[in-house]
This record gives sequence, structure tokens and C-alpha cells, in this order.
Amino acid sequence: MSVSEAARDLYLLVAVFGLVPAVRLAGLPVLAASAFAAIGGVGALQLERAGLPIGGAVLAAIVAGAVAGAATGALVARAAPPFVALTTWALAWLAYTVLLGFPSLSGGGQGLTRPALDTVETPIGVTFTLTPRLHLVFAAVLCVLVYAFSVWVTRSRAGMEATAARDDHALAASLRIPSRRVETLALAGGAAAAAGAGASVLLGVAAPADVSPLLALQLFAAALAATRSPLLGVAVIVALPHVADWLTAVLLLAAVAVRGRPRVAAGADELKPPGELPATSGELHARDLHVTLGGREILRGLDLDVRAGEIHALIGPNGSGKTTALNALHLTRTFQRDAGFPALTPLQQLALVSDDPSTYLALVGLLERANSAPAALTTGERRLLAVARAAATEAPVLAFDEPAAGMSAAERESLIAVLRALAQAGRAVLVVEHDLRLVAATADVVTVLDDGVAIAHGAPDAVIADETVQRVYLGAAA
Ligand SMILES: Nc1ncnc2c1ncn2[C@@H]1O[C@H](COP(=O)(O)OP(=O)(O)OP(=O)(O)O)[C@@H](O)[C@H]1O
Repeated sequence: MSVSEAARDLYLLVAVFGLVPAVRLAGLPVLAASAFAAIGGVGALQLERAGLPIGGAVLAAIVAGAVAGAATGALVARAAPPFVALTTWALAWLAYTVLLGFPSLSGGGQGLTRPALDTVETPIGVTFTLTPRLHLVFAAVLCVLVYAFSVWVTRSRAGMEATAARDDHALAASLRIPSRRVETLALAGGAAAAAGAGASVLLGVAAPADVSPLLALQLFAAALAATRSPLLGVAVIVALPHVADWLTAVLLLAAVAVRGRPRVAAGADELKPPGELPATSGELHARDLHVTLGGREILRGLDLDVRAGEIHALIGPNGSGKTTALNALHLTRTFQRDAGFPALTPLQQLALVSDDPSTYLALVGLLERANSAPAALTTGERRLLAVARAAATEAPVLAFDEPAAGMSAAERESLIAVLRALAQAGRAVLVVEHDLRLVAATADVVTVLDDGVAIAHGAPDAVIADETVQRVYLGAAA
């Protein structure tokens, strides 16, 4: 391998390491890296033609790549991974066909050219010649910097936020945890643009053929490999541009076949001593709630009031609209099917929403599990963790969807104590629950929902003893 080839591979590695946080943390199959590389390569040479010194042109092209990455992140902010793949693949094609279609922009088939072995004067008076060897040093330094940055991002709070949003987008959104797609894609865009600009200056040419959508697949395959081990990423990006094109496709298929998500083992983060549960109080008043789904009216004029310091149970037969009501109210809440964030320890999960995670771990009795892998928790402990996550946001109104499901008797007792503690600290607590013993033991007020309307409302003993409720609810639940 010549020095030039080695330098080019190192530039490509910069793009790969820049893509890793988007792929690994945010779980995004980004297939637009070749478009960002095109912005870097063509952008730098065009800006130089427009009169910028080459150093300034390269920097401006990198910024343009980062901006394009951020814009792509905003475009796919809510998209599911398959749509992210399709959309970003479309962008790669668009960039490629625009370059082919506008020779004035891209220099046509042979591309834009510039002297490769150029002598560059810097503003501080130092002059140097851009030899392949110098590129090798540049590219290596850039590679180390981008790699170190991507490792740092992984451990940062932003990295954990991206991981949480990757594992459960809806849950993360309900806890107001940002998805970080814009930032991870800005990094991917900037790094790929740096790779494109570096390679163009190195080779003295920026041609459409060098930034075909195949390059996007190769960079993605290498980033996927690098999420397993950085050396594997190096091997893939060094090998792929030098072998037959079909091997890229085969490698991606193999990666999908053996794919697994990086799981976090137990952590070892320090715990502060837990404090008092902070007081925050709020109320919920909903009037005449109507929701139609799939042409059927699921909620038909529901009124719901939860006062500060009150535990309000919403009960009713399966399909009566309880979860639909929680969805419509956009509350800070737990979900019925709640896998949580399997890649983050309980302490890390709570640290995403609170500066005082130990207080909330203590609240639900999970202090000793703070650094456990979530997979090691029981179903009930995971439910308690979900309650703690919602509570840790300090939202004044909290909703829990069947929090006791799958809990042992002891865990149920803990849950009852937690709900009481939250109400005592001023929260308005809304609980959807099938377990009537738990409802009777905790709720101040019960609303019974049947077919989208409230058929009874009041103190738990009276409501549960009510004849209509017995018939509708217990009859249907039995
Ligand atoms: N997206 C949807 N499109 C059409 N119908 C839906 C949709 N989501 C829910 N439904 C229907 O709305 C009704 C109420 O569902 P919901 O989940 O709110 O009930 P629930 O009271 O929470 O029941 P469960 O106790 O089983 O959780 C059900 O009949 C369900 O089939």
C-alpha cells in the first residue's frame, strides 16, 4: 500500500469514527455519509476556486458537512430506523446524481482538480508542502481526535440520552429526554466532510465517482463493525474499497444476521447519600375528553380531576379506554409494556432525568441495585424503577399504567409506600390498575371507566361495592 493510499484510508476512518455515535448510541442506520463526504470534497475545491485559501476552504466545507448532518438529523428526528435508512440512502443518491447532473459544480466525470503537492502558506508565516506523508500525519491526528471524541460522547450524559432514546423513543420523549439525533448526525456530517475534503486535497481531485452511494454503504458497514471493536472498523474500511463491490453487500447482510445490541454490564458510579423527596404540587383537570381511533370513539366525554396530594385510581374492564386516556393527556408516566432502557444501569437512568438520582433510588428501595445491569432486576424491580424514573422528573402530575403487574407481594407493598410518599410530597398521582386490593389500599378517589365514559366516581370502598361497578367491572374482568 502506498503512502497516499494509507492516507486516504485514514481519512475514510475519520468518517467511520464520526459515524459511530449515530450508529451505536442513537441506533440510526445512516446511509448518507457519502453525501457529507461529497460536500467536504467538492465544497473545499469549489470554495478554493472562489478565492478562499485552501485551509479556510477545507474548514468551511467541514462546517457545511456538519450543518448538512444536523439538518439530516432534524429531518429524521422522529423516524423509525427503517425510514432513517431509506431517507438517508435517498440523500446519498441525490448528492451523487446532482454532482453527475451539474458538471459546472462537480467538474463532470473527471471531477474538480487542484495541484496535489501544493505548497501552503499559513497566516502565521509557516509554509509547508502537502506531501502524502504530511497527509498521513494530518489524517492520523484527526482520526485519533474523532475517535477520542466519540469515546467521550459515549460516556457523556448526551451519549446516555441518545442511548435511552434509541431503546425506547416514546418513553424517553415522555421523560423529556432529548434524542440527540441532530448532534450525532452533525458529528457524522462534519467527520465525513473532513474525510472528503482531506482525500480531495490529498489526491488533487474531487470526482463524483469517489462519493457514490456505495461509499455510504461501506462507511456504514465499517461504523457497524467499529461499534463492536475499533480495530474491526479499521479492518473493514481498509479492506472494502480494495475488494469487489458485492462484498460490501455480503458484509452488511452478515452484520444484520449476527447483530446484537451493546448491553451494559454493571456500572460502578458513585452514589451520593439520598435526601428528602422534594415537594412539588400540581393538579390535573380534564374535561369532556373525546378520542376516536380507527373510526371508533374510544373516549366519549371523560372528565377527570386529580388534586395535589391525591392518589386517583382509574379502573375499568379491558379495552374501556384507560390507556387511551393516559395517552391523550400527555402526562409524565410509566407504560404498561415497559422494557425501560436496558443498556443503562438504574443509577444512569435516573441521572438522565434528575440531579439527585439516589433520592429516587432510595424512594423505590433500589439503592443497592444502583449499579446493576437492568437485566438482573426482577420484573417488579423494573416496574419500581419505571415509577422512580417518572417521579425523578419532578413532574407535579404523574401517571402509572398498571404499575403492580408482575410484582411480588413485597414489591407491591413497596409500590404502595412509594405512591403514598409521592402524594404526600404534593404530587397528583393517577394510577391505572386492575388489582382492586391495591386500589382499595392506596387510592383516595376511584373513577370507573366503561366503554369510554365514567360510570362511577368516589371513595374506593363505596365505588368498588357499587352494584353497577360490580356487574360491569368485576363481571367483565372475571
Ligand atoms: N390505535 C388504535 N386504533 C384503533 N383502536 C385502538 C387503538 N388503540 C387502542 N384501540 C382500542 O381502544 C380501546 C381502548 O384501548 P385501551 O388500551 O385504552 O384500553 P384499556 O382500558 O387501557 O385496556 P387494558 O386494561 O386492556 O389495558 C380498545 O378496544 C382498543 O382495541
